[in-house]
Amino acid sequence: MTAAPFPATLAPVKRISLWRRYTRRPLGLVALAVFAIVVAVAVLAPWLAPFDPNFVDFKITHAPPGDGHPLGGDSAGRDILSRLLVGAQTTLYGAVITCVTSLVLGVPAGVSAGYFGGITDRICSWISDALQSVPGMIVLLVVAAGTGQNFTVLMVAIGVFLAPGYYRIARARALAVRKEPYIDAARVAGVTNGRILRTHMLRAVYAPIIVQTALTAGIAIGMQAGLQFLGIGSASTPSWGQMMNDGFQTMLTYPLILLWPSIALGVTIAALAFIGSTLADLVSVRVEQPTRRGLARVRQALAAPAGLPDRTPSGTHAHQAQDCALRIENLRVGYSTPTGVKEVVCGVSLDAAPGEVLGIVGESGSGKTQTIFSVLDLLPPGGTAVADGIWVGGEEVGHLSRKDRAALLGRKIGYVPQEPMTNLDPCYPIERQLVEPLRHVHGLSKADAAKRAREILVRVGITDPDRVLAAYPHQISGGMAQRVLIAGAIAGQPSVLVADEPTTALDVTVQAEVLELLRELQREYGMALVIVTHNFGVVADICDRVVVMKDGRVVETGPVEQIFRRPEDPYTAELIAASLDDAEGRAELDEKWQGRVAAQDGVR
Ligand SMILES: Nc1ncnc2c1ncn2[C@@H]1O[C@H](COP(=O)(O)OP(=O)(O)OP(=O)(O)O)[C@@H](O)[C@H]1O
Repeated sequence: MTAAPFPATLAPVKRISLWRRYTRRPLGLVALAVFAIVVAVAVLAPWLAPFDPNFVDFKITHAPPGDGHPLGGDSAGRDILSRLLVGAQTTLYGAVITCVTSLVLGVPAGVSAGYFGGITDRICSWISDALQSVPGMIVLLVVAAGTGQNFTVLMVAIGVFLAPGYYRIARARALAVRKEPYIDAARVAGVTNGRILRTHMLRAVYAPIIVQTALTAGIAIGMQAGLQFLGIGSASTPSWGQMMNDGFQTMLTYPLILLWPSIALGVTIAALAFIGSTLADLVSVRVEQPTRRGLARVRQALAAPAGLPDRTPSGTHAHQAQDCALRIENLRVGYSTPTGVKEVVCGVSLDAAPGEVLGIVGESGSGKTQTIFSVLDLLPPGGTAVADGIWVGGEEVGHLSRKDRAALLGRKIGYVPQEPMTNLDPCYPIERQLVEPLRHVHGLSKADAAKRAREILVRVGITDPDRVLAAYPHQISGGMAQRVLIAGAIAGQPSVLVADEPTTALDVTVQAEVLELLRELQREYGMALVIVTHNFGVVADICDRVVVMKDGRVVETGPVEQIFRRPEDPYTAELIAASLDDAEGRAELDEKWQGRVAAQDGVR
């Protein structure tokens, strides 16, 4: 049997690491640099501090900056700079203790609750809710009193109160991931729950947990400073909160004493907040939105004058321009990538007359959908199409505004998408999904729209339209869902109906029925029907003419019979052989089988 064509080499996929993407965010970089400086100061504080932070020199009480004390002296005559530097150590130590406590308590509990559900989930969620409803500050004061103001225990207690933040994130991610087929596959393969939790589940939660850690560290530093401001903590260990307390007493007379620790605290918390929000952007938004400059660059590259070997247009027209329901001339589609412009449709021309069924066929990635999406003006963000012309129902639509292009959908062009189930909203019954466009696109009254919806459902072969109208998408079969989508697409009696892989998600008997239905409707309404498919079997069933595409170009085009009997391009021949039950393939198999039987006979 002839193998399906497959590219000999694939371009390596370029993955950009989180770190590299982070370094492209200037604000995030500045925040990281500031935080790195705070960490370096905390680590090197014993060597950087010019004085013992607790050494009292009454001469510098309330002293302004200068005279060997760059930030002056505090109310007790201690060097402010030395206390600020050593205070950074206390602050970061406290933040680390809090984050580690929250992580250790929140993440395993959240992942287990999301993965196992049931009683584990109920118990963990109850504890998390209870922690959130307890007034934290009061409990912290009680803990401080009961532990002789032990700083480490206090920071652990703060960590316990912040653990629900981690718990909720980890549980939500685990709940989303536990139903994924790869988790079932791991279970079926005998992988233990412990290993699934350690590998798949933790992997799924790590990105939001990093973000949460940056934010939790900021919150922990703020809470710690608040407690120290209230006088909690050892008096002999300098801290920013204590310094603020000291400065607060003399705020009106010596404001600088309050200013320095406030700046240190504010800058550190702001740096952590910016680091957290930059990370949040990077882990949640993976698709970069195209910039105007990027789009202009793609447009310019696509419109560059022809002449290069790969810039010659491909495809031909079978009809006069005025006889076409759909006509595309020299269509190019491109995307901006880090390595330059990627052209995915390269100068495609094709057409379809009213009453004709045109098949666009090709392997996955050959550019069929991009061609059709260019006609429908539904290219994803970043996709840019340029063409010498796109005509629908005799009207040149390529130069219309986006709004006017959108107005063609449902009126001049109908579209039947690939996956019937995912193209119906699970939240609404079928009736609402059919009636809404009839009312808002075609201006029918509610009663007329309901009547028309019922009529078209009957027309597409649904025998119990009232039940289907009242049903939600999950209550009907895939074949029925496809009929509903076809009903929606033909409701406006368009001149062109585009069906993108209309049978791929359906079983064989339903496939034949759907193709037959499309053919009937196409004849009845006199539409041009464009079927996008990778399967020559579908082409043989229903199409009059076929356009064969490969790597964004038209390889061959012509009447179906001619293409089947005498494919000019070897790629077309390969596609036909891969799609159909070819005699050569079976002969090969028979030969192999006979060889095996003969070998077995010899052994006996
Ligand atoms: N958003 C995008 N960004 C960059 N390249 C894209 C994007 N969407 C599609 N492509 C590329 O465009 C090429 C053509 O894709 P297209 O979806 O048209 O293929 P297709 O022939 O319809 O195959 P399939 O039936 O598998 O969808 C592919 O190489 C694909 O990787």
